[in-house]
Amino acid sequence: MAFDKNKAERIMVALDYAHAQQAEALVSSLAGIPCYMKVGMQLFYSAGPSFVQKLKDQGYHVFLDLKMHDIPNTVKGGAESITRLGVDMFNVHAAGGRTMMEAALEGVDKGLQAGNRPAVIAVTQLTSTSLAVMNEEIGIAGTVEDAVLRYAKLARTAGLNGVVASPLEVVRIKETCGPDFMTVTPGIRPAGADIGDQSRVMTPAEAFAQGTDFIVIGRPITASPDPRGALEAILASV
Ligand SMILES: O=c1ccn([C@@H]2O[C@H](COP(=O)(O)O)[C@@H](O)[C@H]2O)c(=O)[nH]1
Repeated sequence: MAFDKNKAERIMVALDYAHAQQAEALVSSLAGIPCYMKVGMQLFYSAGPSFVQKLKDQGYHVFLDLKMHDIPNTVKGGAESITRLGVDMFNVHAAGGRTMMEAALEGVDKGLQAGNRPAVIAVTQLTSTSLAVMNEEIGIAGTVEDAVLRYAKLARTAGLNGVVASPLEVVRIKETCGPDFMTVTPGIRPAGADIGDQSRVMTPAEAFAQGTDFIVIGRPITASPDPRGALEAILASV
């Protein structure tokens, strides 16, 4: 099937599996499609750095989605170790504050060897968080968009490359932080797909129309009986 290579490179497939073998099977089924691979907690805690290395050896761009949130010194050490893995992107929580985010960048400087510098991005408000949950359970007043923008501005001030947010907030983030400030947007559901635990969602085509840099898609591909067909249908839709 013919597809837009530029769009394929901007689709991050969330490899949310318990075992390396399951993730390897998914990656094999997508062979030839140059999507970005996202390794999250479930797979990394089980399969570890060697799985990341295998993806890199196969030529994939890798986003290590471990969402670090700790004291600055610990995040600095984590960022140093992650940088040594040679990933292309990793993230921290903006809620850890400016000093913590700056510490992540210091860790990158320490861990940098010959390879490329990874992009460091900050999680704003998780895409599973609704307005009611944010206001009433977490205790943050105002709109989700305002909270996301505050975090985005903080991340920009700290020198990070971008943020994780929902596609609903992309236009305001770009207006506020500039077009080069990267947006990575989960909460993506093809029309009619089960939303599951996500709250702030858009279709792949709508998200790209907002101007997002990357969309993150997990279960609509990984839970499909035909993952390659699901990804091809998404590519056709954008
Ligand atoms: O705010 C966030 C931050 C990260 N994620 C991650 O993206 C994928 C989404 O998976 P789906 O199956 O498409 O819902 C998953 O790995 C999350 O950990 C997010 O959803 N929202």
